[in-house]
This record gives sequence, C-alpha cells and structure tokens, in this order.
Amino acid sequence: MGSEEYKGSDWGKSLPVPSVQELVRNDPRLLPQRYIQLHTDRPVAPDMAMTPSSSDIPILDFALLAKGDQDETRKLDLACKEWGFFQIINHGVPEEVLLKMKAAIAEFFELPLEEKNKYVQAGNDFQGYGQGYVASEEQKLDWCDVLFLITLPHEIRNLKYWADTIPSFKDAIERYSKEAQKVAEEICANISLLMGMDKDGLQRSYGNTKQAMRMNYYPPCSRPDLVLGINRHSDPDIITLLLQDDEIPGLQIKHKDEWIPVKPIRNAIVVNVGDVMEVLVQFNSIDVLGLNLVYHSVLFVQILSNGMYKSIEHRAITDESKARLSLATFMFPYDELEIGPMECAVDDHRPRMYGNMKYLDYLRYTLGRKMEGKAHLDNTLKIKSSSS
Ligand SMILES: O=C(O)CCC(=O)C(=O)O
Ligand SMILES: [Fe+2]
Repeated sequence: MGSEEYKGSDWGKSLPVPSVQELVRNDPRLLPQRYIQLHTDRPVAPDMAMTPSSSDIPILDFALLAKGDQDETRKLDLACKEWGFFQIINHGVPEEVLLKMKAAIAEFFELPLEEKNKYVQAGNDFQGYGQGYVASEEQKLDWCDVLFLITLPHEIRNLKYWADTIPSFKDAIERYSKEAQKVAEEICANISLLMGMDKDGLQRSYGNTKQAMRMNYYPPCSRPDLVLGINRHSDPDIITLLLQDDEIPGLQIKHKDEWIPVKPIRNAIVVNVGDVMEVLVQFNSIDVLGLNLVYHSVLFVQILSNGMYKSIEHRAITDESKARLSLATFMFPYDELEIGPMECAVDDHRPRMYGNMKYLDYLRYTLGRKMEGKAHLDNTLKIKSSSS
C-alpha cells in the first residue's frame, strides 16, 4: 500500500479555532460563549469531588497478566465487561520514558504561539496543532488545545507536524510509542485468550494497526463548572492507552449513568476499550466455551459479537488554577478493514447488533462530527432495533 494513502489527510478535518491557552494568557477570566456548555453537559459540583466509586475502577498488574496469571486475566475480562476502563501498573514502561514523554508535551505547549503555529493543522488534515471534532461554527468548544500525530508505522508519519524546535521531542515519542505498542498488543493478546483463541487471534483479525497520539493541554479555567476540557465521547479505535497528569485529576467515565473520576495513580497507564473493540471483539457467554468463532480474511473480519465489551463514554473536566496535560495513544485498524458481526453468529437467539462498514468510513464519520457520547457508533454500525 502506498504511503500516500496513509498520511491521514483523508481522515477528515476539523475547523480552525483559537488557542485556548492563548485566550487564558490574554485574559484568565474571559469565558467566550462558545465554551460554555449546555446545562445538561456541565460538570455539576458532585462530579468534581473524588467519589468513593473512583477507587472501584479496576487496577490490573500488567506483569501478572503478561505471565498468564489466571486471576489477573479474569480481572481483565471483568474490567472490559463492567467498566470498559482500567488502570495498569507494573506495565514495564520505564519511568524515564514516561517522564520524558510528558516533559516533551509540556515543552511543546510552553512554546510561543508563533512557534507552535509552525505545526498547525493544514486545512485538509486532522494531524497537527489545533483542535479535533470541530464541525460547525455554532458548536460548543472544548477548553483544550491539541497536538495530534500519527506515530506508527514509521512510513506514514508526517514529520512536518513533529516539533523539531524541541530537540528531544522525536526521541521521546519514538521511545514511548514503541513501549505503548507493546503494552497494547499484550492486552489484545490477553483478550484473544479470553475469547478462546490463541494469543494472536485478535491481531490476525484486525491485521496491521496504526498508532496515533493526541496530546491534550487543558489550560486552567476560571469557571470549571461551566466548561469541559474534552466533551463526552468514546474513542473510535481498538484500544486507547492514556497517560494522565499524576497530580491533577480530570478524566471522568460514564458508569451506570454517573460520571466517575479516574483517580490518577503515579506512573500508571489508563486503558480503555474503543468502538472497534466493541464491534469486533465482543462475545456472549456461549462463546467462552472455547470455540474459536472468529473468522478472518484479508479485508473482511466477521466476529461473533453480542455486546459484552463496551467502549465507554468519557470526558475531561478542567482545573481552576492549574493546567493539565494528558496523552491518549490510539490503536487504529487499517483503513480498508471491514468491521461487523459474523453471519453464522446471528440467529434467532443472537440478533445481529452491528452492520458492516469499512473502517475508514467509520473514522471519517466520527472525526467529521462533534463528539457526542456514543452517538457515532449508534448512528452507523449499531442496528437500531437491537435491545442493548
Ligand atoms: O485528558 C483526558 O483525560 C482524556 C483524553 C481523551 O479522552 C482523548 O484524548 O481521547
Ligand atoms: Fe478519549
């Protein structure tokens, strides 16, 4: 496949918006109307406190998982089913790699605006410095500036967006990107085992992957009760690894209709199930009998699916006095992959929950619209009459 096809420029684009960081620098109390969320979306006061439930979000020991520890594998299954989110510790990514990655992001956002603007999203591109998911001049905006880069495979990188002003920037990404890929692949390997396949089963199904990074900078906000750092959404990928600030909380996940904060754990990585995982890698209890019902061909994956692993809505709130940084590392399937449930898995007892769709079409659909919880999956692949 030619590298041109992989540049990401056909993934869609986002309308240009002002830098929030600059807005705050010029007047920390100014809050333009476009950032004030509708009442229903505002983070109400109880959300801002650490509720006891945040400590229920599963914490997995990655080293045990990689060793095939049965209890840890069961915890992974439960985490994907009950929460769609979990944190991993003992993940083996050296602390130095994490610190350098976070420092590189901080250094990027500290650059003067003129310098950052050298890496601004081109008119037809999703990559670069700017914001994502802005589809209209009317929609509410996130209190956030973003640098979005496709990081793997190497040949599809568009280095014009890589901040070469910062000498350590490329190296920091290089090292973290490699480690993050290993961790994501190991988690997928364990999910394959949970599906009754061998470790490579899932990977054979989704084929080659692409990795992209979304570096988020959330400036402090004088009215954190009125704005959102990033609006509620699910990630349109297979799996996401998130590095969040060790000190400043912000991430919240929707669990049983409540917004639960994900309490930062030093050096931990937050993992979440993406939309593609929900469509591709779900199974009902009948499948756990060890049957390998996942069938794959070069461009067509047919998966038995009945809605067990869910990509969960999440969002980030802002802090009144401190800026917060986070890094989401996405694992995407390749553009041509056709996703959908397998015909032989659909019968009177197991109604089809998803249609089929080329992944690129799904990605373009979702990236070309404002974030809206799980509406994008519901409006495309999800079959409306489905009960869940
Ligand atoms: O900053 C966060 O905690 C969440 C970021 C996120 O969800 C994303 O970039 O997709
Ligand atoms: Fe996300």
